[in-house]
Amino acid sequence: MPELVFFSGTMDCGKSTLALQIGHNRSARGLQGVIFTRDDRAGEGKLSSRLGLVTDAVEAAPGVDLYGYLVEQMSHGAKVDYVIMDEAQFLAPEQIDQLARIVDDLGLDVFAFGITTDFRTKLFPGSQRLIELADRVETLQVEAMCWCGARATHNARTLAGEMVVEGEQVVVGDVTGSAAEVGYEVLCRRHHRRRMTSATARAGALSPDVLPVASA
Ligand SMILES: Nc1ncnc2c1ncn2[C@@H]1O[C@H](COP(=O)(O)OP(=O)(O)O)[C@@H](O)[C@H]1O
Ligand SMILES: Cc1cn([C@H]2C[C@H](O)[C@@H](COP(=O)(O)O)O2)c(=O)[nH]c1=O
Repeated sequence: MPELVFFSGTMDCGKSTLALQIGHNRSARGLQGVIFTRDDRAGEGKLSSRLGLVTDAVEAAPGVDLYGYLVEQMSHGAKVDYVIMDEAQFLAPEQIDQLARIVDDLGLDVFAFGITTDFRTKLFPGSQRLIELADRVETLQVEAMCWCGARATHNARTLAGEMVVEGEQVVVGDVTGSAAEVGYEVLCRRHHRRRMTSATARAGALSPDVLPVASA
């Protein structure tokens, strides 16, 4: 049975790498896929992994009918065996419905990859719809880690190393950005709630306030 599968996790947990691996293994067996992405850090029409691999992809821009695109391709003779959708959190809910229709009406597997929640711990609309519609939701096996060593479960947005909790839901960025610009850091829930990034934890550890006071 074809399936809509949502591979979900925090930023930097290997989602795009897995998307590329799934595509590679299938193409090595002669299967042909359509690879969609949206707002990848590497630029329009690219699916990139932090391991350095990158492939061309179809940009699933706002308003693009993903089901219609597939029907158009197939009616012009394209062979399509499966579909990959990276950065699926950025899609509109109706585009997720189109992915479900690709599974049900065209009989293709659809593998969607994305983060579930934003920097305020709120669901992205695309991820919410995936959770509602997917046949399976898979959490990635390689866990990203908080600076404290616990499993990272949440995404923080940072500005100069400090966590921010207000702003636009979508700001494309990375976990390795320069401190001056908007960046991201994955944290465990405890440190997300306390707004403690690695930079603020380091600063706290160095602060005289937390040094043991010598007894007189
Ligand atoms: N230099 C490196 N050596 C080994 N693994 C790396 C290296 N850089 C990144 N990675 C791995 O790549 C993962 C990020 O992969 P990526 O597919 O870009 O993540 P995602 O799409 O989930 O944001 C990291 O969690 C880490 O496991
Ligand atoms: C938490 C959060 C993230 N984003 C952006 C930042 C990146 O461009 C992508 C996630 O990509 P990854 O391959 O999973 O690292 O999403 C955002 O726009 N808003 C957020 O709240």
